[in-house]
Amino acid sequence: MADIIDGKAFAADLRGKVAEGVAEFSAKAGRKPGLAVVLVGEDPASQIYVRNKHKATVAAGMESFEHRLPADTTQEDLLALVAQLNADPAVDGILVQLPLPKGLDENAVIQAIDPDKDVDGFTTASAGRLMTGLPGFVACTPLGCLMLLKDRLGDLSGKTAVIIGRSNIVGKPMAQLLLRESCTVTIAHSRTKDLPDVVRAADIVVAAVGRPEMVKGDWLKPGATVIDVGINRVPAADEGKTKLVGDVDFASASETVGAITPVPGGVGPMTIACLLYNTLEAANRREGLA
Ligand SMILES: Nc1nc(=O)c2c([nH]1)NC[C@@H]1CN(c3ccc(C(=O)N[C@@H](CCC(=O)O)C(=O)O)cc3)C=[N+]21
Repeated sequence: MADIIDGKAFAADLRGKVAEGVAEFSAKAGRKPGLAVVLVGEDPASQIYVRNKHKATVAAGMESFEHRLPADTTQEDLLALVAQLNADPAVDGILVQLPLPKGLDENAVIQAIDPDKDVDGFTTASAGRLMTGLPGFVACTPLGCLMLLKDRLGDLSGKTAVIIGRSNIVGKPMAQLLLRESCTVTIAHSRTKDLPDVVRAADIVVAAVGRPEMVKGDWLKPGATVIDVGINRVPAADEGKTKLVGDVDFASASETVGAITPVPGGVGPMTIACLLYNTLEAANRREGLA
């Protein structure tokens, strides 16, 4: 049976370390690190995420600035808010919750964020800095995945890594991070031929395709380390109920592999912990304390 990688426990530990860093920062800078979160519209899932982020931010000793705007907010007003947050010295990190309501240009809003406050790592500046090895912010989900992998495996150099999924927020930055760690990296996706055979070659598998339980146990190399980024809500056995599953078929995978992250309780909690980590880092850099 595989070891279960406890992302929830790792994230709690990381949040504790961030809280210590926040206390040090606040003593030196005479102010708290500040995270601004912008939520446009009433999407129920987004409201829950934003509430959780707010709680975690305050619990870490940071200042949380929440901006809730109506779904009919104009592009102009949203860009004006981003500009105001860019200019606000109390704000170290800016997160605009995605997806935005229809009619708003998500890309234009993200690109308006000052890269030095881009704690989500979503701007093209952040992506370019990661790709070229310059200091910048790495998207929270892949950063959390990397922390779990290094904790489990130590040095990653020379390992074969297969990432399933090529999104800008997970697959592509994950590939850059693993390349930086000197892995041999393959990005697989929906058009990859003989996907099970490609995955079977990997020491490290990062599944981020958004298809419930797609990766089966017999696709995986015995002893491999599997990071499951998928969060899919599917019908449960009980009539009318739902449950969360990953992109990996946990039951069959955990018979073969060496270690695997569960869903929930794996990568998800790391995402918020890394947001706090990036915000502290942004604050330290802005004050010349990094
Ligand atoms: N600008 C922006 N940045 C984001 O980082 C961002 C976003 N927009 N929009 C939405 C997605 C989603 N996301 C998650 C964070 C934590 C969990 C998480 O902690 N999940 C728990 C389960 C939660 C549950 O029970 O539903 C877990 O996996 O254990 C999930 C999803 C951040 N996102």
